[in-house]
Amino acid sequence: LKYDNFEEFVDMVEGNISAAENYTISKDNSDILNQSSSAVKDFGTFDFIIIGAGAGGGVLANRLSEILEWNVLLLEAGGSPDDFTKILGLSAYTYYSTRSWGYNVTSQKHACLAANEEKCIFPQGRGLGGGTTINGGVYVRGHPEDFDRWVSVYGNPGWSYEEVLPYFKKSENALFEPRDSYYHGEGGYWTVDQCLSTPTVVDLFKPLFKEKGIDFIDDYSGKYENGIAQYQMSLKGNERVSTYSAFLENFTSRSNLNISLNNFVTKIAINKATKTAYGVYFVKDGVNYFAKAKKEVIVSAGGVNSAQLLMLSGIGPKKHLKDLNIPLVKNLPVGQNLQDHVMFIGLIFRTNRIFYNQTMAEMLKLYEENQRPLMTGYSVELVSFTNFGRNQTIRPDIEYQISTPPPSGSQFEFFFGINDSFVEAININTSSDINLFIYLMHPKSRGSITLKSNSPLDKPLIDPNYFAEDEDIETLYRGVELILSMNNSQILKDYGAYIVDVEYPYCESYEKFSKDWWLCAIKYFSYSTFHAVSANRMGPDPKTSVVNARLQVYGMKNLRVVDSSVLPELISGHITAPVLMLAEKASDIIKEKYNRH
Ligand SMILES: Cc1cc2nc3c(=O)[nH]c(=O)nc-3n(C[C@H](O)[C@H](O)[C@H](O)COP(=O)(O)OP(=O)(O)OC[C@H]3O[C@@H](n4cnc5c(N)ncnc54)[C@H](O)[C@@H]3O)c2cc1C
Repeated sequence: LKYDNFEEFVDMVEGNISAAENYTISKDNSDILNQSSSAVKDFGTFDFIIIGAGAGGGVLANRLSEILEWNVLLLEAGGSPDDFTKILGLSAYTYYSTRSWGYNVTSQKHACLAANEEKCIFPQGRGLGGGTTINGGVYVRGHPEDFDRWVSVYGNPGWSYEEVLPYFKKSENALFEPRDSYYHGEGGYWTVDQCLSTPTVVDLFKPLFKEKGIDFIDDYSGKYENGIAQYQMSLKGNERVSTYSAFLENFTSRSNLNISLNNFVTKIAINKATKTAYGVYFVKDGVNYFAKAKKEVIVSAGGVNSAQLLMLSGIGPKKHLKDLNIPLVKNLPVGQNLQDHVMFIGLIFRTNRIFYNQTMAEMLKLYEENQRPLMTGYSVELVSFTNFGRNQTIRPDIEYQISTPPPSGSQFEFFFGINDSFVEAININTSSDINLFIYLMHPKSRGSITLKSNSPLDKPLIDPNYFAEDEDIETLYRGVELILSMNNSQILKDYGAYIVDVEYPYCESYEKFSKDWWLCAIKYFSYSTFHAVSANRMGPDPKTSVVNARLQVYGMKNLRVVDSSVLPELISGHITAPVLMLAEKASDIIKEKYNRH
């Protein structure tokens, strides 16, 4: 970071925090879609047009432009990342800025009940790097079984763990130790490292989990994922690694890589007779443009917006498009099968230790001196991927994320959009409490992305349909039960630690710590993790899938989707690493097609 002095750096950070706190999320997309006339200007002809510079699009743009005679256009709706986005621990403030699409889920019946109008916030990245510029930076690939299921359950040849492992390794520059080199890449563009954890937190939780048969493992991206471990992070030094910093920033001198910012793509141009994609329409600074694609249009607009764009272009469920007066090009289940990892955020350990009592200025000083990535409000110390049967060959049921310091009451309110009565009930002590977020790894419930209207001005409707299947809340409760069974451990007593019996409003009629009380708490304090996947899932049957195993849209020519929306289902972890892998493999699939592998 290039600042003349520390005060200037602090000013930059405080300015961003204050701007976030005063930011009003716009109700629609008018902040970036402000056409001044209906005339359409020609933007030129390219071999490939990639829509969206996020995790998928950033990798693709780099790899395809390695072929110097291919002219690649990367169109991104947002702008460039800035220094504030490099500070992982402050990422939640970026949700309240133009760096995010500012979405919420639709009112939920069984989850998000403590959120205003029962609508959890659902930020998605906007700008170079997409989600990788605003996310938590946690690096998790998932369990080998996840990818084997892409083949055995979902019928996608070529995507088993053994087949995708080389692509995970290709991007990677693993720095943490110890690690198993069979599973890790070195010298790739994407640096993966670990943060310094707070030793007392590690000393508390390692033996506590061990008592339950959950061992500490050095490397959950190695042979085994299940266990308690330190998080691996997308981190270089103290700074975030994004697809912008890793795959784009150092490649702008390639004359065949054209990156254009602040372009909102509103429609894919399709020859309806031949069902061939041949270009895109977009709006940039109020002006309408058309760009032509000679080879392919690749949609990498992310877990939500790819479905939105396909539907606006006439590719989607026939009835839904008819209801909105969108002429049908191809009837496909676009927007169906949406999944997100829902998490319970109401489990808090209170202790008699002081884990953390630094001021923001002190934390920023450490950050600037490259001692520790700034962590506040959303910090990750340890993770446990836990399989109830303690079987390493089976994917985990639950992810436990152990964090200090927990978000303060006002941060809970701000980051999660939680209403006041709950914030008061939680009554967090940020220096001595430890937050344990519990993620449901494999929800059975399926939601949807639909359009509100046929206009790109309207934000899409995101309904993850959390806990529609009873089994999901039961599994999450089993995750809570496992932690409750630690409550009498001597290890906890040594720390004066116990699980807080929060005075949850609306759950008072249940006996505290009874199953019904926890189920009530889960419904109120369950939250989105913003891991939108599967709305355009990959599979063999166009009745239930949108793209084939080569990521081509069914029934269409020259049109692919390469992003999180094609994942057949949620993996056992976070989403960036699998999307990097997916885009690496997609680049090879495309190069093979044109004999340029
Ligand atoms: C707040 C948050 C926290 C997360 N935390 C983690 C984490 O800690 N670890 C992890 O592994 N994963 C995390 N994720 C998930 C991960 O970041 C995403 O799953 C991943 O970025 C998805 O990649 P993608 O390529 O599908 O889409 P994105 O990365 O979202 O990229 C899509 C891009 O397309 C652009 N775009 C969209 N529509 C248009 C349009 N019409 N025209 C032009 N451009 C368009 C967007 O602006 C965006 O830049 C998090 C996500 C969020 C939002």
